[in-house]
Parts: sequence; structure tokens; C-alpha cells
Amino acid sequence: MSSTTTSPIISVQGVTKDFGSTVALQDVTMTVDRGEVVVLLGLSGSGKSTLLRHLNGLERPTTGEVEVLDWQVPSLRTGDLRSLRSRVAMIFQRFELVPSLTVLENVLTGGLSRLAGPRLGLWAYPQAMRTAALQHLDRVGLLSKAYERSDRLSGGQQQRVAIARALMQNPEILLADEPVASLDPESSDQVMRLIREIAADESLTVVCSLHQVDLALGWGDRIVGLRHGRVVLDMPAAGLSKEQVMEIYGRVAVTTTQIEAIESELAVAAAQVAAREAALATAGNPS
Ligand SMILES: Nc1ncnc2c1ncn2[C@@H]1O[C@H](COP(=O)(O)OP(=O)(O)OP(=O)(O)O)[C@@H](O)[C@H]1O
Repeated sequence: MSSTTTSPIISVQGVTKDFGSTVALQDVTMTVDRGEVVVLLGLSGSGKSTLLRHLNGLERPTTGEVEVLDWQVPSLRTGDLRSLRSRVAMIFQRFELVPSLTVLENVLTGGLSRLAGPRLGLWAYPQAMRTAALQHLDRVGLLSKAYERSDRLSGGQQQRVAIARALMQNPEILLADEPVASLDPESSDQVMRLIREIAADESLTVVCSLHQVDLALGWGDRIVGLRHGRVVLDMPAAGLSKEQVMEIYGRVAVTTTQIEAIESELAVAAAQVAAREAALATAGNPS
């Protein structure tokens, strides 16, 4: 009998992140296997972006460990950090394209880390890179827009350009930070479907933050729920219903946060009542 064990491509162990008095992440532990498509699900402010940014070294944990592609991310210095980021692409809610550049030039910037220096203009890039950029644009269905200024495109199209730019890195991991939060429902569906198809075709590992339960349920292999910086749910998406997710969120809200707050308020109130009763008793029985 043979057994195979694969180590996770991403491992986050006991990560806490403070920004001054704000605790953005609290003792977060999660792993992602190669080829997995994981959704980070949580409300605004739950820590999704902060967690994603730890995975490519944009943030360092206050305590805890982050290992990605066998690198201990928080201790990486500039050169290794650049190597890590060339293998870990990221797309953002607001696309982060250069508005005045053409679509094709924007895609080409995704390959800059492979070149010795910055490039100005389309023809400054090697022919092979221009060909690859056009292929990626074709992949996202925007070949016909290659020579248009990127700010002339719709939001959904701009996000598809950002995906093509990410593909220029030949990444192993794609981080997507609320990639459809600025899009209408139809464009959102298109973009989410595209990411899923590309992940399968390219054997990409994907970690994507979302706040919409409906989108998350039909999409990822696994859902990791965050609330107030804590992991409150980590389950395969298959078979998980919206009610279950909402219920788990509700219960966690009540058990960990609200009950603690209510209990401490009750303790204060009880102490005040006891003090008042003692004062009244003393006033009523002067010795
Ligand atoms: N650089 C920072 N400085 C101070 N506080 C920060 C910083 N980055 C994040 N935070 C705080 O950390 C908490 C988590 O923020 P984060 O952006 O990770 O949440 P999120 O789930 O991604 O929410 P959203 O979708 O609204 O961005 C929030 O309270 C936020 O205000």
C-alpha cells in the first residue's frame, strides 16, 4: 500500500495582526493545498484583505507564521520577496490598471518582474512577451480591445484585463481581493466564472475574498469564514447551504462576541445593584 502526502502550498499558523489598537487578525490558522480554490468570506472589516496581504508579504504578522511556496514570508528580504511576488499574482477590487495606457500595455506590465528594467511603450517589450500578452487577452475575451485605452473599458472588462495581467506572471497562486465588489451582477458572474475556468486550466491555486455568501457558495472548493479577524468557519463548499453559513455566522456572533459583551455588562450592572443595595441597607439601618 502506498500513501502520498502533499504539504500545503500556503500555511498560516497562529497569525495575529495589530494595527495600533485595531486587531485585524486574531490567531488565524489555515492551510491551502496546491490547486485548491478557497474563498475567504466575511463582512467588511473582518480581516480578509489583511490576510491576503500577508500571503504575498505586503503585511507582516505581529505574531505567527506565514509560509507560502516553502518561503517563510515575514522574514523574506527584498530579492526573495520579489521572487515570491512573481509567483503569487494579485487582482484587486478596483482593478489597479494604469488608465492612460492601452489594454495591451497594462497586460505587459504583468511581465515586468522578468525584465531587467522598466519599459516605456509597447515596442520596448520583447516580441515573445507581446505575443503572450495578446494570447492572455484572447483568453479573457478581450483581444479586440488590445489597443484601446484601459479607462475606456467597462468595469467587468477592466477586471478581465487585470486577470490577463496577472497571467503574464505565470503565477502558481492567484490572490483575488474582492474582485467583483465594484461590478454589476452580470459582470460579477462573468469574472467569477473566468477565474474558476482559468484556475482549472492553469492548475492555479486561488484564494479569493468575497463578502457575498451566494457567490461564494457556488464557486469555491472550500470556504473560510472570517469574523472580527477570527476564522469562524472552514469547510468544503460542496453541500454547504446558505442557511448553514448564515447560521454559523449568527451563532458565532452570539457565542463569541455578543455573549461576552452582554456578560460583562451584566457583571457591571450586578455590581452596581449590589453596591446600591448595600448603600440603601446602610442608610435604612443607621447604627
Ligand atoms: N493599514 C491599516 N492601518 C490601520 N488599520 C487597518 C489597516 N488595514 C486594515 N486595518 C483595519 O483592520 C481591520 C480589517 O481590515 P481589512 O481591510 O482586512 O478587512 P476586510 O474584511 O478586507 O474588509 P473590506 O472588504 O472592507 O476591505 C479593519 O478594522 C481595518 O480598519
